[in-house]
Amino acid sequence: MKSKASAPGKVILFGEHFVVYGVKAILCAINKRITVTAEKIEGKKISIKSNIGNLELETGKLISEINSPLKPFYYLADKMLKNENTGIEIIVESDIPLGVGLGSSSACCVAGAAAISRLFRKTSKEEILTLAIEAEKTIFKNTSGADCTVCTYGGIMNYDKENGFHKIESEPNFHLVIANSNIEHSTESIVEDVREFKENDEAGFSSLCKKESKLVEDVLELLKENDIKKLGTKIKENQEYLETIGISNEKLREMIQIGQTESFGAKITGAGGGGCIYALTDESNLKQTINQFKDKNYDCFSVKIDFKGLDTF
Ligand SMILES: Nc1ncnc2c1ncn2[C@@H]1O[C@H](COP(=O)(O)OP(=O)(O)OP(=O)(O)O)[C@@H](O)[C@H]1O
Ligand SMILES: C[C@@](O)(CCO)CC(=O)[O-]
Repeated sequence: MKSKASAPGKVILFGEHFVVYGVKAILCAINKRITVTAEKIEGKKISIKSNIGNLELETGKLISEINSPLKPFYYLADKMLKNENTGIEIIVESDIPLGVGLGSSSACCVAGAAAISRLFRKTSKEEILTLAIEAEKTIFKNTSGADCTVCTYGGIMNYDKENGFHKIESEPNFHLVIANSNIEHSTESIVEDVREFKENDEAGFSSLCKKESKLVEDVLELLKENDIKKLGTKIKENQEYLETIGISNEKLREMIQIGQTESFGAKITGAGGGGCIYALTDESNLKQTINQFKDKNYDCFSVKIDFKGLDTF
């Protein structure tokens, strides 16, 4: 019997990095997905096949001894195989570019947790989210949990570490244009750089956290009113805070400049250091914004909000 699940990627609209320190962030799931198929196989082994490589190992290995980006899948399979006499084969199919801020790792962990656990029993979304966050911690110890949460439940939501998520019910009528710098990042190392920034300037970082919290509360009101122009000014403000904590660079600044020519506002999304930026548009400036990027040969596409989240087959 095969068990299959898919989960969407995500865009962090506001609050990346600050969310790791307890500030509320606003995120949405996007219509790009990772699909994981799991199947029991003979022998006590775990076999993982993906477009980024393959891994085949016996069960029962220590996670700390596995040096592979496919480790989260091994973790999930090995956990499920305790006291079982079989193995698992896992196949990963992805249309989310890796390491560019669109939540490929969380989509892998959520779809992987669902497909693998459901080989043994029906698991709830809550259980799957817990498993997914545990799996993500094998590659990124300090995850805030925000990405896995939005990949599980879909839609647009606010999230903070203490209170979890709250879905935003109004369906905003905006389009997001994503442009990719094609510079891969490791989320873990950029989060580590921000921790160093914080340790060198605790007072400055705490003041930025307060400003970001206020900004997110303002944005929640603007989303209710669907005030897209004012949302654009908040995007620019949030980008300034991200510049201050040092996760931007020349290339990203150039892309933000291009994105802002026609859109309401543009900023980094996700860890930064490379990866993607998004520009906020509506019907009036969507095409023009895409053309601005295309004219300068940037890899660019528009995404819609995914309201489904995790899907199991
Ligand atoms: N197609 C894939 N097959 C297997 N593993 C993948 C795949 N795509 C992503 N991953 C996992 O996700 C990791 C990349 O995660 P990382 O957090 O660095 O980037 P991201 O999730 O794309 O960006 P962000 O966290 O900023 O949204 C890979 O090292 C691997 O563990
Ligand atoms: C940078 C960060 O805020 C988002 C990465 O997509 C890290 C996290 O929330 O775990």
